[in-house]
Amino acid sequence: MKALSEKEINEKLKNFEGWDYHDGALHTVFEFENFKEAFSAMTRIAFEAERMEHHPEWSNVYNSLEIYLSTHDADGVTEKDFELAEIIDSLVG
Ligand SMILES: C[C@H](O)[C@H](O)[C@H]1CNC2=NC(N)=NC(=O)C2=N1
Repeated sequence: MKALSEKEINEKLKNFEGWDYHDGALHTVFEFENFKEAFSAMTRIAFEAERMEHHPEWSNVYNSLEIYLSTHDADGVTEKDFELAEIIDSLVG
């Protein structure tokens, strides 16, 4: 899959509330009520990521979850990252 240009990425990001383009990846931070809610969301995301064979780079501290999405194979952001971002929003929101 082909990496999108920065212009294409910023254009598509207009449809994604709370996501930005940072360090060559789609990036967001979610704050949950507590650790249990955060980890529960991570579990739901993990199953979808596995199904897609597309995996987030993420870090969790207590109730916060920071996510970076990029496509290593393409050395950038692809449609697949936007696809996963959309799924993550639907699972968290
Ligand atoms: C063979 C396998 O599908 C690839 O290694 C997948 C696995 N998960 C992946 N996840 C992400 N985020 N980027 C990739 O390029 C990627 N490649």
